[in-house]
Amino acid sequence: MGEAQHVDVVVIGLGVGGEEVAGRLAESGRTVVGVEHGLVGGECPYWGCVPTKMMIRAGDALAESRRIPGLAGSSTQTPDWAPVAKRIREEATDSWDDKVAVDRFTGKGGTFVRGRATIVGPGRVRVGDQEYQASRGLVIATGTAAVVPPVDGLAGTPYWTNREAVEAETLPGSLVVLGGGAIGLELSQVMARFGVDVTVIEGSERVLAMEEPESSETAAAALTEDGVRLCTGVRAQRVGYADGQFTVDLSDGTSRTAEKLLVATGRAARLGDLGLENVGLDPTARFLTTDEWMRAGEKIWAVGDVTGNGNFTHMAMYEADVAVRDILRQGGPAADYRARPRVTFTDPEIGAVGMTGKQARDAGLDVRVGHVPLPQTSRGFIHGPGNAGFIKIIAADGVVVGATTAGPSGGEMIGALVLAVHARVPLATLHSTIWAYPTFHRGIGSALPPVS
Ligand SMILES: Cc1cc2nc3c(=O)[nH]c(=O)nc-3n(C[C@H](O)[C@H](O)[C@H](O)COP(=O)(O)OP(=O)(O)OC[C@H]3O[C@@H](n4cnc5c(N)ncnc54)[C@H](O)[C@@H]3O)c2cc1C
Ligand SMILES: NC(=O)c1ccc[n+]([C@@H]2O[C@H](COP(=O)([O-])OP(=O)(O)OC[C@H]3O[C@@H](n4cnc5c(N)ncnc54)[C@H](O)[C@@H]3O)[C@@H](O)[C@H]2O)c1
Repeated sequence: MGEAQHVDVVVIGLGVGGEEVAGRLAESGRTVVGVEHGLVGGECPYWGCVPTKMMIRAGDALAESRRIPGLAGSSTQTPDWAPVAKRIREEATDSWDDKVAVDRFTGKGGTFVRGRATIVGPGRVRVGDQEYQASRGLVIATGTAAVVPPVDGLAGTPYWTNREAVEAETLPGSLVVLGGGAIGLELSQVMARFGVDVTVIEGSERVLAMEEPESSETAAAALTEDGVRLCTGVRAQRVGYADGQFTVDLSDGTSRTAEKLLVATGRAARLGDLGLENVGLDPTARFLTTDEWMRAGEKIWAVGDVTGNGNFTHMAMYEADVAVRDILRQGGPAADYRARPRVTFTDPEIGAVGMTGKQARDAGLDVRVGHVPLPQTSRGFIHGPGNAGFIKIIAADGVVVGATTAGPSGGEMIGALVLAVHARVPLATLHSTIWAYPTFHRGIGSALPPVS
């Protein structure tokens, strides 16, 4: 072991959050070492948001063309996965090569180290044979990995996670998906639209179980229309694999077979082998708990999925900004999670912000709820086929505390309500707002609960 290299900050993990922190600190003139054992950019550009949204764009194009009869003549499609796989390989991921991202970071003045980092003491990190001593501190941005549930027989099979699904050059004839959350639903709908026979196994009584019940109903109806079989309230009890076929035995006594099995049962932080015990943090914790400045301990910050505050790229970027300002002692607003947005990119898209009605009631708030089905709005009526969706607004104490916007532009519609929650815009002000006609977002005006 040579001499430790002295720097200002070491950032462990250069996914979305870590890359943002490390890049900004380097640009500000700090000496920064960024350590990444996988690809700089992390899950989002290589196996997450970007490639899956390219898949969804393709699936949505097919679905939209199938809506031409009755609207604009006739149409025929010949779905082909090859252009989707090509876009993912060439445009999204550079064949899973991060040279551009590495150059972007070093171009800002950062020092890049490829390898697995372990914390060996306060401010001290080891990567291979080299140690780094950070005077200002450490930033942990190590993200999450797919959770593989302890189902009998599963571990020894060639199951897919999101990574194999994104890397697939060809699609299987049939697919069983474990988990009806964001990943399960987005990928199931795409694959079904490309002709894959898809079955989703969801342990809860409804898909998208953390969202409004209407979101679950809307997503379930859309996927069923696309030919996806949804099995809710059942769990996989045993998985077998023989002759190129998976067999999944379910808790209701039935079983399903398919060519591929996708595990989409959530994600967990990887804290066990980081050396957290060497700085007084708990390596057995589910996530790294932080204060409102993303401080996880003495001279230790944590940002992104590893904090458990919402597995979303925009949350990783948000927390990165808070941590950077704290590290640079710049001040500004601390982290505030009231207006956390999320979008499930099914068709219809399901945008949401803040609390659901149940969460607001459980928090003891005096809740008022407004709701409008999208087909009953002017734009929904005009849109016709593909207009499923709704807008639901949860208000308390004269402000919006949560909302859901499901529809063809559900992820775009939620923007106005994210601002309303964030800025605590009075309900009365929202009621006097002019919403352009005939937009989908004009439905917000109809969905607003009364002021009192
Ligand atoms: C299929 C899928 C679709 C998604 N779609 C969306 C979406 O549409 N919108 C959205 O907002 N979010 C989406 N997400 C979530 C989004 O990808 C994550 O929230 C985001 O990547 C989190 O960024 P991060 O920096 O916290 O972690 P990550 O991106 O996971 O990066 C962490 C990095 O740390 C590295 N690392 C870990 N341990 C070490 C170590 N000891 N030493 C060195 N390096 C280490 C890892 O290799 C990794 O590159 C999706 C996720 C998936 C899986
Ligand atoms: N559009 C987006 O922003 C987007 C898209 C994909 C993923 N993500 C992020 O990635 C994270 C992970 O996605 P995910 O879909 O894997 O997780 P998730 O937590 O959203 O959903 C997992 C689902 O699997 C179910 N489940 C768990 N164990 C099970 C079992 N043994 N059998 C059957 N069902 C089981 C759960 O009840 C849950 O409904 C999400 O939390 C989300 O934040 C975001």
